[in-house]
Amino acid sequence: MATSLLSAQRSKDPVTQVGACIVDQQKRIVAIGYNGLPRNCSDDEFPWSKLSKNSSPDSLEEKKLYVVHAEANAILNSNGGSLVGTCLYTTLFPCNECAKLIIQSGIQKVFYMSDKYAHKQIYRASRRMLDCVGVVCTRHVPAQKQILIDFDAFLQDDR
Ligand SMILES: Nc1ccn([C@H]2C[C@H](O)[C@@H](COP(=O)(O)O)O2)c(=O)n1
Repeated sequence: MATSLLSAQRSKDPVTQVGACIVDQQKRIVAIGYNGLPRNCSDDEFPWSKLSKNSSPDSLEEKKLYVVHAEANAILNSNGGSLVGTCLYTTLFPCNECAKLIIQSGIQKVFYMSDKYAHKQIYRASRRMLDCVGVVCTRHVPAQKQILIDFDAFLQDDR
């Protein structure tokens, strides 16, 4: 989960940064991802905002039309290797579209930290699908509250 959180920090989403990490049965990390725009779609061109109350409902200026979710990016970053039997750690419970990818790729277990959108339709649909096919979803909040990465300590032998 710490790796997922670290990955989430790379996201440019100003509201919700999400990270995901896939590990195989030997607990080896096979892929990580975070929510971001598709390759070569730049932040200058595409919005990171949600629709405001005054926007037209068919406006193209809404991030959800473009963002690739952290879980989808992690699955895509696995470079086509089999994910059957793997576990996915994600900082936010997967949406319905990611649930479809999780199921189709053979991921067996999902560990999530936040479920802040549990009441929304797409997340309820996600849980329904994952439950139906037996992908076990477990809330996982690491007991350790912080991890300090001390870059200076790593370099002290170079001095
Ligand atoms: N499981 C999830 C859920 C959401 N995301 C992404 C999609 C957006 O970039 C952001 C949610 O934005 P909000 O509606 O909170 O402003 O998180 C994801 O990658 N994985």
